[in-house]
Amino acid sequence: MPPEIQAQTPDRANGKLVPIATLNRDLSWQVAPSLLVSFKYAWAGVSYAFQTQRNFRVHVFVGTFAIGLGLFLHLDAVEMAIVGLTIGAVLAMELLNTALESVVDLTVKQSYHELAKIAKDCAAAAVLVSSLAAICVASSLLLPKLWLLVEPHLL
Ligand SMILES: Nc1ncnc2c1ncn2[C@@H]1O[C@H](COP(=O)(O)OP(=O)(O)OP(=O)(O)O)[C@@H](O)[C@H]1O
Repeated sequence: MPPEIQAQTPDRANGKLVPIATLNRDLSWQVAPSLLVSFKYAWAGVSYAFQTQRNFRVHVFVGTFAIGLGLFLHLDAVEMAIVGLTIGAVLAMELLNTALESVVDLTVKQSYHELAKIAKDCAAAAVLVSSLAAICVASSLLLPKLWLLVEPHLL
């Protein structure tokens, strides 16, 4: 028996709200039965992105390097938190970009559609924006301390 609370959408023909989905997600092929299984599927997503998306791999390696550099340069806890959040944001954007690409490809297959182009371009732009923010964070938190470290050896 579906729960009473339902997502609704306006029916333009008669002006009434009609149910489009229920809380127990009747439209889903499968729903994870437990938190542990949910984590398993989430990890499968990370693994898929790492194996198939070159940009995701690059961001994982750059992010790992940035955290290592932050520890080496003794960033304080707040600075490390900012670096960590920034890396997490970039990786999350990459994962969402990959998910959206799959949904678009599932929908339009190999045909050209202007809305598919907009969706993919905007998802890629979200990755670009988060990457630029990450460069700003690295420039203000990591580079000055790195410069202080290497400067004496240059003169
Ligand atoms: N079905 C489509 N219809 C219209 N344009 C498309 C379609 N599929 C892809 N494109 C265009 O090609 C570009 C590249 O597509 P792709 O699927 O490689 O996405 P991407 O975000 O660039 O991939 P990645 O993040 O892996 O580099 C898109 O940004 C979009 O402009």
